[in-house]
Order: sequence, then C-alpha cells, then structure tokens
Amino acid sequence: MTAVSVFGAGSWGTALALLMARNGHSVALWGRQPEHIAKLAAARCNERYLPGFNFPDNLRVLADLAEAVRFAEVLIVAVPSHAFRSFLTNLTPHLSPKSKIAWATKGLELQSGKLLHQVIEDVLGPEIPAAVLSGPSFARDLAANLPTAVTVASRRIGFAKMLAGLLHNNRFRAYTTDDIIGVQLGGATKNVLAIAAGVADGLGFGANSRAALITRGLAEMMRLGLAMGGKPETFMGLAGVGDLILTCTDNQSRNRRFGLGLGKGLPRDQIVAEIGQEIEGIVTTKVIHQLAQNLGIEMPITEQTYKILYENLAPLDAVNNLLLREQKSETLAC
Ligand SMILES: NC(=O)C1=CN([C@@H]2O[C@H](COP(=O)(O)OP(=O)(O)OC[C@H]3O[C@@H](n4cnc5c(N)ncnc54)[C@H](OP(=O)(O)O)[C@@H]3O)[C@@H](O)[C@H]2O)C=CC1
Ligand SMILES: O=C(CO)COP(=O)(O)O
Repeated sequence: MTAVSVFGAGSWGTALALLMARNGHSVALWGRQPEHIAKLAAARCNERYLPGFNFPDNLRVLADLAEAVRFAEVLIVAVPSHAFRSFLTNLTPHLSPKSKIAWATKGLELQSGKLLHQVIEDVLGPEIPAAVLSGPSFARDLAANLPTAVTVASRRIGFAKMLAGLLHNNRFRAYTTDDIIGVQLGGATKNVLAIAAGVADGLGFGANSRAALITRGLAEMMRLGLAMGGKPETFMGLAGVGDLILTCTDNQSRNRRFGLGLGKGLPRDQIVAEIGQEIEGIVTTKVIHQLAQNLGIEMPITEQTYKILYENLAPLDAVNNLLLREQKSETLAC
C-alpha cells in the first residue's frame, strides 16, 4: 500500500484517485475550492465533475495544499495546462526531498510553448523524479471500470514503473516508456485534431472525412513530434494514435464536442458554457500552431483549426482550404 496525492479535483483527477484507491492505495484528492471539497466530503462523490461514482473509505479529500503534499511522496498533478506553472509554484514550498511528481495534464504552456516537463524543471529543478501519464482514457470509462490502457513516461524508468504499478490492475494496463517528449506531444496534439474532427462531423462530412482527418492528423502529429525529439513508435502507440482515435471518434471528448458545435454554427461561448469543463485544445491549437511556424513544420489541419478559432474563418472555408491544397505524395508528406 502506497500513499498518493492527486491534485485537481476535476473529472480526471477524481477518476485517477478512484482508480488508485480501488487498487488499495491510500489516496488524497486535493481541490482548490474549499466549498467544492466540502461537497465532495459530504457526498463521498464528485457530483460536479464525475457523478455516480462513490469514493472508497481510503480516498480522502483535502483543500489544504500543505496537508496534501505532506500526505504522500508520490504527487500526481491533474490541473489544466493553463494552471500548471502557477500550481507548481504554490506547491514548491511544501515539497520534501523525497517528493516525486507526475502529471496527467495534456497540453503545453501557452506563453512559452514549453512542454510541461520543462515547466517542472523551471519551477522545481532538474533533480525531482518526474513522469507523465497519457493515453486514450476518458474519466467516466475509467471510473466505470471499463478496460483501459495508458502510457507512463519518465526519463527515470524506475519511477515510470513505480507509477504504472500504482495504476495497474486487471482492468487498467499502464505501459512504460522513456519517451517523455513523444508522450506529451501526442496528448497535446490530439486535442487540436479532435476539435478538427468535431468540426468535420458538425458540418455533416461523414465517416470517410473523419478517417482521412485522423490519418493525416497523425502525419502532422508525427512531423512535429519527430522534429521535437519524440520517438516514432510513441506516436504509433497509446499516447499517439490511440488517444487520437479515441478523442476524434467519441462524443465523451470535450474537444470533439467543441468542434461539433463550431461545425454546426453554434456560438463559441454557448458551446463552452454547455460543456462546462476544460477544453484543452482551444489553447493548445494556438501553441502548436506557433511551434509549427517556428520550426517550419507543415501542419495544415492545425493551421485551419487555428484560423477557425483565432481568425474567425468559417468552418466550411477551412475545410475547402484543406481540400484545395496541391496534390502530393502521401508518404513524402510525412
Ligand atoms: N477528463 C478526462 O477524461 C481526461 C482529462 N485529461 C487531462 O486532465 C487535465 C484536467 O482536466 P479535467 O479534469 O478533465 O478537467 P475538468 O474540467 O473536469 O476539471 C478541471 C479541474 O481543474 C481545476 N482547476 C482549474 N484551474 C485550477 C487552478 N488554477 N489550480 C488548481 N486547480 C484548477 C478545476 O477546479 P475548479 O472546479 O475549482 O475550477 C477542476 O477541478 C486536462 O489537461 C485534461 O486534458 C487527461 C485524460 C483524460
Ligand atoms: O484526453 C482525453 C481522453 O484521453 C479526454 O479528452 P477531452 O479532453 O477531449 O475530453
């Protein structure tokens, strides 16, 4: 039995806390709003973000950050990417020399374009053991104990294995790798492509378009990922094509639903309000588009998604822009 603290009491933090508590570990789930945490404590369930799944006795909820850090050496961050650096800064004074940090956040830092392990190095230094968890995994499916497989990446493979061991059970497989860059870029880029897939479906373009978009989206993900130092096999694995397929094809995805709304012509504010949860791909589209420009990498689907989100391009015009591109070789373009 190991003590683990999970930070961020949204849908994903709650699902991960549930998983590890069900595995018999002693788990603390921290959230930033004392009123929200009081409701979780009273209901023994997260009615706001993950209704219908009761907390086991070995899952405690906390609103005190220092107490949550003291509770465990293994700390798992599940706050959105826009809050990542500020959250780490708040965490710093409470860490012990034995603290190990993992994150399940999918995204990059907007202002700097940095990967989140670089943000960890900036704020916590290079010595702290660090690992990322990613892959095709909707919070509700995990909470419902439906079979799920993910990837855990760390440059310290011993820590990756330890974390995978905390998560692993007969319904949840956690594979390990040292490709911390590829795993993060897969998880970030798929959210942009899920918005694009939603747009295509919202426009009523159907199954052929969706399959083409996923496949050419994977080519974009790989071009960027390889240029930034990720390994090809990572993009062909759970954290790459696995999560891309999941998020582009199932309406549990908030990024896909956001795109669906845009494709149907609904006002952006209305879609965001109706979803009522984090839509990481909105900010990530901006970051990935900037990275692609800086590195001179062709990412046409990302570019058109960027234009829809940030330059008011009509979704139909964005699709036409993609279809009207010059004819080219499929493999050379990758
Ligand atoms: N849901 C899923 O299926 C999966 C999500 N992820 C990733 O997990 C991350 C978290 O998303 P998810 O849980 O789904 O989002 P939700 O919208 O379900 O919850 C977001 C949570 O983050 C909290 N939060 C927001 N800002 C801050 C902050 N500044 N400091 C601390 N906490 C903050 C919110 O708190 P409050 O309620 O107080 O606003 C809320 O608890 C994202 O990067 C997402 O991509 C990864 C895999 C699966
Ligand atoms: O990352 C996820 C599943 O792997 C969740 O996707 P959304 O953030 O689009 O809901």
